[in-house]
Amino acid sequence: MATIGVQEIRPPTLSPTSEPPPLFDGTTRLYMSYTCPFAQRVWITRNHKGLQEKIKLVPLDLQNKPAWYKEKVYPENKVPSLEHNGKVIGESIDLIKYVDTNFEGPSLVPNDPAKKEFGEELIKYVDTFTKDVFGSFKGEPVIQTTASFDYLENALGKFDGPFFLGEFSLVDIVYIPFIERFQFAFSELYKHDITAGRPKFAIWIEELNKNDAYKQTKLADPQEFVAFIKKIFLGQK
Ligand SMILES: N[C@@H](CCC(=O)N[C@@H](CS)C(=O)NCC(=O)O)C(=O)O
Repeated sequence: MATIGVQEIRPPTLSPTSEPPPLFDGTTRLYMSYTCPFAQRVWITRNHKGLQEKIKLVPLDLQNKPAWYKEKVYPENKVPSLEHNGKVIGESIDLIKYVDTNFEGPSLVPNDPAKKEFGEELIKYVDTFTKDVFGSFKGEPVIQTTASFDYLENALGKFDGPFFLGEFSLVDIVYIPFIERFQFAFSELYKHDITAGRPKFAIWIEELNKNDAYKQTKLADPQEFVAFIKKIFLGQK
């Protein structure tokens, strides 16, 4: 289905009473959740490469996951996972690269070796970045995350163009689901704009908000993420 400018109809979320899909029938399936930032990475990748017809979304209810997912599909019991060519593989960053390499559509890795190298550096940094931000919620988030957000602002100055490697790439996909959530949470909880004083970061978000592959995947209700932060990190109801 071509989805440019039109919201793709999101298939219903599967719960324990839902029948499992017919595993290994030749269909390529992305097991995911509409609220999981890791799954969102692979979903954006699929959309960017125009694979909406080739990779079917199988959304799961993470609060109430069907038992068959762990038993029959992916023993690690996490999303995302991809069913392709008779096997199921996981890990979001590996999956972005797998989909990029094994399917048609515009490449997500630039040819320039300097960009490739910097891309890997930024990808390595993402877990440190997200841990730093999540960890800050129990303390002084705005102050404690200054260096981490500044790191991204500085990284955006390395190549010409609004994206981390100049042109849109897998690095943008790796970060944006988390930035989407953090931007909203900082604004709601602390009335703080994470792009203030970070002009390149502001443009990066603006550019991504124009990108249809990403727009299709944005959280339907970002307040759910704020509720999660309040419950898990702030001990609030
Ligand atoms: N390192 C994994 C992390 C995936 C992950 O932690 N996914 C979460 C949902 S956002 C999950 O499935 N957790 C298990 C659960 O909720 O039961 C990746 O990058 O794919």
